[in-house]
Amino acid sequence: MVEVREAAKVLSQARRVVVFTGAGISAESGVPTFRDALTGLWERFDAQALATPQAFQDDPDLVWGWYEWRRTVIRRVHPNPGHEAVAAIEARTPRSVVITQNVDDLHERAGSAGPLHLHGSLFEPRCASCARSAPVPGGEEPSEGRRLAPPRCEHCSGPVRPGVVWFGEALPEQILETAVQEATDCDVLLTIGASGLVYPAAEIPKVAAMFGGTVIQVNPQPTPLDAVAGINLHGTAATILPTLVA
Ligand SMILES: CC(C)NC(=O)[C@H](Cc1c[nH]c2ccccc12)NC(=O)[C@H](CCCC/N=C(/NCCC(=O)O)S[C@H]1O[C@H](COP(=O)(O)OP(=O)(O)OC[C@H]2O[C@@H](n3cnc4c(N)ncnc43)[C@H](O)[C@@H]2O)[C@@H](O)[C@H]1O)NC(=O)OCc1ccccc1
Ligand SMILES: [Zn+2]
Repeated sequence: MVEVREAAKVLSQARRVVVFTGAGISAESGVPTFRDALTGLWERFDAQALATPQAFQDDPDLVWGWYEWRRTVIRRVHPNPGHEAVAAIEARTPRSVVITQNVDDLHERAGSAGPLHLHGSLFEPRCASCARSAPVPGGEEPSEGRRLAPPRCEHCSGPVRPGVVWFGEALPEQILETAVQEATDCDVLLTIGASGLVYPAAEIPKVAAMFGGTVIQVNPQPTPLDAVAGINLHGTAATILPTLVA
């Protein structure tokens, strides 16, 4: 593909690269994308409705069960060649950063140094009352589609919640500020497996384009980010990304 060669050239000459990722980069590891993470008990729910403070207030066992199930799925899978190619791009670029919407730890396990998690992580539970961090539950793996009572905080016995950003909640300020700054200063922004539908995250590729960065999109489907992508690579992360670093 001519575009792949062009993208590889632009990437190899870049001094400052931002890699922006969504659920699509983890799909080939066996992690359901956000909208596909609703099976069994949860399939009658809308992910956007489940991932809210209101849902946790109304039915904490339902929501905690969903997150614990997603965490066990992540534990069982491995980074794919897409995650590995991103770590390779970082290793050979003078300055680079991964900005992810994903709450999994597959970038870290692939060797990426300090990805910025805009929407938090499944591995940083905290107390919903006093906000102190809580231990990541070990023990028995919840089976798919089961309610599970959230643990209690050892400080104030409030309910422990997942360390993710729910709809209607603000993103972590420092992380968002750093992400916008990196997008402003980059030569190239590579957006991978992001539907570009959730805000303010979806602004990041647009900021890069606004400040003169080249946006390269890797996605099998068209997205609203097509509008800012100088190079569009229609394919999957694990097949396309290795060819960009070959
Ligand atoms: C849906 C949208 C309309 N709504 C929002 O954006 C809302 C509201 C809003 C704010 N500003 C707006 C402006 C306009 C419109 C709406 C809004 N935003 C918020 O509520 C945000 C918070 C948003 C964050 C929510 N949390 C998540 N995740 C953590 C939890 C959890 O994971 O459970 S969002 C979650 O969904 C998003 C899913 O998107 P993708 O990752 O892109 O995944 P998706 O499944 O959609 O698509 C997958 C893509 O991959 C592609 N693909 C598939 N396979 C592959 C493959 N193999 N390879 C490559 N690509 C592939 C597919 O083609 C597809 O394109 C991710 O961001 C993910 O993190 N907070 C807030 O605004 O707070 C205010 C505020 C401000 C100050 C003070 C107080 C309050
Ligand atoms: Zn507490």
